[in-house]
Amino acid sequence: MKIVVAGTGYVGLVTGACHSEVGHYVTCVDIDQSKVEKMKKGISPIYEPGLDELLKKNHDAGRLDFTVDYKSAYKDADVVFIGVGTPEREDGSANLDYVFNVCAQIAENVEKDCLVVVKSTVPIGTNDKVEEFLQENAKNNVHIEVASNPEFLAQGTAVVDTLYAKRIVIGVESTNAENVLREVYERYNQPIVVTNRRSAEMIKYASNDFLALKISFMNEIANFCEIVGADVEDVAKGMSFDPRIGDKFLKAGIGYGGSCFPKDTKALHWLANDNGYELKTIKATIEVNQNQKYKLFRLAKQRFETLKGLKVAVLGLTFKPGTDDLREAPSIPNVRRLLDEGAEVVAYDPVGMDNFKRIFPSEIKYVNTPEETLKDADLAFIFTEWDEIKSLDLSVYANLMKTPIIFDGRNCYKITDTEKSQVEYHSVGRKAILNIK
Ligand SMILES: NC(=O)C1=CN([C@@H]2O[C@H](COP(=O)(O)OP(=O)(O)OC[C@H]3O[C@@H](n4cnc5c(N)ncnc54)[C@H](O)[C@@H]3O)[C@@H](O)[C@H]2O)C=CC1
Ligand SMILES: O=C(O)[C@H]1O[C@H](OP(=O)(O)OP(=O)(O)OC[C@H]2O[C@@H](n3ccc(=O)[nH]c3=O)[C@H](O)[C@@H]2O)[C@H](O)[C@@H](O)[C@@H]1O
Repeated sequence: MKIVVAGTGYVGLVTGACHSEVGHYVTCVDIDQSKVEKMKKGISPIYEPGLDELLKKNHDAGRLDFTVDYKSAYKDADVVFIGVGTPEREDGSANLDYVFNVCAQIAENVEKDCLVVVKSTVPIGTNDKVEEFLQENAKNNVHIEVASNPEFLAQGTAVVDTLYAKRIVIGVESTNAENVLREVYERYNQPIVVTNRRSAEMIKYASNDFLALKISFMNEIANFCEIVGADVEDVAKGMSFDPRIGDKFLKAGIGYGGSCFPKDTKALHWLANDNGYELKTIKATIEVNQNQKYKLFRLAKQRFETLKGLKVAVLGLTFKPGTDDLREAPSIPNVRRLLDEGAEVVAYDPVGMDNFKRIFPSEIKYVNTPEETLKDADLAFIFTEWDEIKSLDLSVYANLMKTPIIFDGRNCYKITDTEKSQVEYHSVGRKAILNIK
């Protein structure tokens, strides 16, 4: 079976690498020549633990190849996975241009019957349109079927999430499509949920939006905890023992970011509206997240009469630890607002600084350690809970900062530890600690 994967981002590349790891022959196609050159050398263009090793091992074994030559790749493919981006349009709807560009390339070049599998997150009904498009536009006399196979990996754990996935969702309209995908996934030994294409598309959005809802719910509870004197970390712990609630995604903070929750909540909300229905819970999820993002910035503005001329240490830039991805990272709009206020920003992130430099090349100063960031700072923001940051002793803030005032957007420190420290500490859903020397 010849498998081709279109798009070598977080989803496409990890999918291709893992399919080859379980023994399939895979060709990964991208339009970005520089990415392809890198991958051919066994270097991953994205930061994802374990990926470099998989690329090198399977490329050397002749099971995994990379190319920009989509014509040859699609010509004799048995299965083509589409893993290109489906970013947000200005109105919140999903932009399907990249998906249909790939479809046009497949239709133009495919010379034998094949199964096209949509892995990208796409609005309900898209797979039907993709199949219609391919059948209408196929240049050669071939039979092309389409299946939905949404992806559930999270960045930073993408390889493990794929090799040991909790479930594989397959949305099909024919036994042949089901059989082909069962053959692809046979070697993974994971539970397979088979449904129709529209339900599979909905499973993806419903899963992401439910997780986003859980976070926004906890953030609202956190905000209310502050008002009534409860502690959200204890509240989450107390809730988590109930298996109906579970112990995941109860972490309050400055809101969810990343390339998916923000866009997938908006896309489903948009789609519902377009169908004459309002998803009220999703609307609230989006609104809460939007507000939560600036929560600590607003507090800092209140705390200091002005932020103008103050030295602000920023610890953590990526949307979460374990990734170099900055898409929808709360650090970006917060840094922008700090700069608008005239603050002097010094930032540190273990892997995200190169990408951040593309957005703020010279407006802020970048340093190589958390300690350098904190030196002589008037206040500090924590935007990402990297281990390097969480493990910094509170005495480091107290000793290095001009005034050790911390705004922790990820609740990195235990309140009991901050109580014993010499810092002023503001976090989310917990009491403020005012122990400054
Ligand atoms: N990033 C994530 O953790 C997850 C993403 N998804 C979904 O998967 C899809 C892909 O997301 P990412 O991997 O993050 O995207 P990405 O933006 O990291 O990568 C997309 C890749 O597709 C390439 N590309 C664009 N047009 C192409 C074409 N015609 N032929 C070949 N390659 C082409 C781009 O050069 C780029 O390398 C999206 O729909 C996303 O919602 C789903 C689950 C997890
Ligand atoms: O469709 C997608 O792209 C993926 O989106 C998320 O994965 P990801 O965006 O990589 O990261 P998460 O670990 O889910 O975190 C997303 C955001 O939520 C925040 N978060 C997460 C958990 C929590 O308890 N609280 C919280 O604020 C994180 O800080 C981060 O900003 C989902 O977890 C994946 O299952 C899904 O496949």
